[in-house]
Amino acid sequence: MYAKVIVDIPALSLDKAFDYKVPENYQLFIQVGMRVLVPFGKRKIQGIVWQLTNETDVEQVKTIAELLDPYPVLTNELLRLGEWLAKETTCFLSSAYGAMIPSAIRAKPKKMIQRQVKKEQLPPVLQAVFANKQSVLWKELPKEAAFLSTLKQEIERGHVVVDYVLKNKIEKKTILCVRLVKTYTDEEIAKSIHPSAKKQRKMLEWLQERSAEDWVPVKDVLAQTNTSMSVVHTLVEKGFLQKEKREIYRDPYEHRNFEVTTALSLTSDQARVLTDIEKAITEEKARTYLLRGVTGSGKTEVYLQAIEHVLQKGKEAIVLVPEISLTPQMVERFKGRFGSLVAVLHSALSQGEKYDEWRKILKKEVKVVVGARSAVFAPFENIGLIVIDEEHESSYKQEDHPRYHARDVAIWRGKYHRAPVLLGSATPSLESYARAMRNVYQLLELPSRVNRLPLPHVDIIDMRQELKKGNRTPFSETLFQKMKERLEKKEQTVLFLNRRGFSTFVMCRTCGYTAECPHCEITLTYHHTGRLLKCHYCGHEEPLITTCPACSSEQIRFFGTGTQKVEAELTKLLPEAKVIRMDVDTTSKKGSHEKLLQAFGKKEADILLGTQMIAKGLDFPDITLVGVLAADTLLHLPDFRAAERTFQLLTQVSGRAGREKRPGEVVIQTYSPDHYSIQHAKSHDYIQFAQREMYQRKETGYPPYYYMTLITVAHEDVMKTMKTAENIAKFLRHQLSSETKVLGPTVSPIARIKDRYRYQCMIKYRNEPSLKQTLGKILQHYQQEIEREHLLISIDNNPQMFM
Ligand SMILES: Nc1ncnc2c1ncn2[C@@H]1O[C@H](COP(=O)(O)OP(=O)(O)OP(=O)(O)O)[C@@H](O)[C@H]1O
Ligand SMILES: [Zn+2]
Ligand SMILES: [Zn+2]
Repeated sequence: MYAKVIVDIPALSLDKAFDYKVPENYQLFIQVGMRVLVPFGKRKIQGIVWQLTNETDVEQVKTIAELLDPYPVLTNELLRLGEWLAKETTCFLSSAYGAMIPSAIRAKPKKMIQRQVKKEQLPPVLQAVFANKQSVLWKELPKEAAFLSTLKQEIERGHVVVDYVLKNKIEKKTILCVRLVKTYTDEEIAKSIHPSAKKQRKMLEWLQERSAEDWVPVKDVLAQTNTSMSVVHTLVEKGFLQKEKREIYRDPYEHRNFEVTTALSLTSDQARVLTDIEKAITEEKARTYLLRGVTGSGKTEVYLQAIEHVLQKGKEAIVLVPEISLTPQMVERFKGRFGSLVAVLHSALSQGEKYDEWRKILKKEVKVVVGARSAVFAPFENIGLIVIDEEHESSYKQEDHPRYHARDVAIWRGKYHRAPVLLGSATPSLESYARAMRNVYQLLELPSRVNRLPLPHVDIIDMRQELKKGNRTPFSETLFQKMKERLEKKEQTVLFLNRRGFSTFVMCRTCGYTAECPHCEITLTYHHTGRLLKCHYCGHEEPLITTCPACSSEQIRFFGTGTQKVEAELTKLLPEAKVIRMDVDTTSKKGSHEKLLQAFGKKEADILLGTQMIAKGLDFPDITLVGVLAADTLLHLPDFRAAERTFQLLTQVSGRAGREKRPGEVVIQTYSPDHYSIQHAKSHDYIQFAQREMYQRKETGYPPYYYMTLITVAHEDVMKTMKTAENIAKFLRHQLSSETKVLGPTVSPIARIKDRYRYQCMIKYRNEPSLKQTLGKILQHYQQEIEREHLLISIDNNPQMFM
């Protein structure tokens, strides 16, 4: 027997399966999707078993050194998905698989098997290895064929399960727990416990009341009953209690009680939408739905009830939300409805927490995954629905290998499982909207807010006029007046400041010197915490300068209106207002994000001031005013989606106001008050905006009318970079059809990153069936230089960023 193995080396020449002989003893046990250690040149490296065959063309075939998993880490479906992903995004198969296996599992955990039944129910060979233990390390198991095949059977029967335990820091947490053997009557207690043994009584009573027969951590029992360990020992001896070290999951939400919620009775619009989705779930229709619902129209409630339907069918659901809107509020709504059936995956979790959440999925203990982009790879095997909330968000596209879009992956998986995909947004991406218009997706709409509340009234303030009037504060007169009114009425205000384009940098006022990263062509950003200057691209940091390195002047100033500066102005102008500031600095500590929002929810502050992270998902009833301090920051980015992003962001932020009972107001401050994206945001008119923007895209030849591929070349030698980019452009022009446009090469917007110079070419095309193949040829051509000379050629299909 032979295995075709995808070895874990990201280089093109290796991007195919290698044949290895499967040793006799593993033959019955090995499965596709397991990881193996294989000899490769002089080293041993990891790989994934991709196929098992009975023959090979290779003459001197090497043998698998070690089987690393007792259980496949990738399902058959995910293996196929990886192949598709590699082709679709022009990446290595090993990178595609790498993206699907969570980093916690890649970090070489210990593998164990755990028995789920009484020892006596196991075959004798297994009884022997378990002896008195509940679980045994994979490493310590016999590796004879007979044993392994018995083990496989027992795994398939569910008598034994496979488990992964992380080494060192992130080891599985176990703590000492106790529980009552049964519930006791007063007489039983009186009979065996002397009236003077007050502490024993107290502990028993507490346990009866608190936990019945559930396990409780000993430390909680001792703390709550004010007793000591000796009491526990006595009660165990007397046979009242059982004591055991129990595994506890590192549940990031363990200290929170989620208010249990039940399905709300739907508005007629919601009901209409839900009927369509439920039908698709029941009929196993792999259709993609685009749910366009204005802010506060109750999209989330529709997701929740659709998922309820999925669970009733005995299936599983994946819900993707953008990282920044994966707020406690959002999590709460899913946990509140589905309780412990929900796993949450996002980047703020510790390695150990991520690992625990992932294990719950693998062990089929959860049915719903709520997570950011990579949660789309959740190893469920019976998916009934995939939801993508805020589908227009650019963070659904991974900007690194593999450059996949979660939407495409979701649709692929939907087809595989014959499950519908539900894309939701108040401001769908033009790409999705265009597909809905062509009936590729089915459009569903929630045109008004729940309870018929009006969308907020929007004022647009021309900041040029403010400057003429002599107002040099960040707040227009109108906004300032409205904030004061809110303070008097004890209502809340949200102030939004877009971080991008507003990062604080330092500049010498005498000679104009700005601090730049020595490795990247980009200005350093000032971070208040630690008083550091940091590079956002390579992580380089240096202490804040106070004298200019160029002219020795001490006139060093901060530029850009950061949140800190706005906060300082607020304190000066509205000293009585309590302000909560949310930005990278105040939320860098774990849990701080949640705490700040909770405080605001409890009305401990009047004003919430923040960056993008407050634009989404907030649902607080007392917010009646939203101020956008500078709407232009996104508008002038060198990106054809600038207008779309501006419209989306303004609509989202405005949507935070007036969501319950009291109507909301929005003040948008801008230097371009007449721009159509700002004007249409004022009138909450998505359709008008979309039509106008579509026209623009058609005229200028951008998506959704054209597809784009961005090729970036980077190397330490600027001449070599230029030359390579030129050759690539020439080759493309020669190979591709005459209707396709190849633009460039030009210097990338960020001309140097990590000491490598960067040039880019852009391909715009409508129909280019041989494109992927041509791109593959380019990579092949430069393969040696990529491997040996640090040449970088990155290919980004449907890019979201142009840096
Ligand atoms: N059928 C309903 N009856 C009563 N209240 C509802 C109903 N549906 C939703 N709500 C409430 O209305 C508010 C807004 O709903 P939700 O947050 O789901 O809207 P959304 O469309 O997801 O909004 P956004 O896109 O702005 O985040 C929530 O507080 C929610 O609990
Ligand atoms: Zn200077
Ligand atoms: Zn840098």
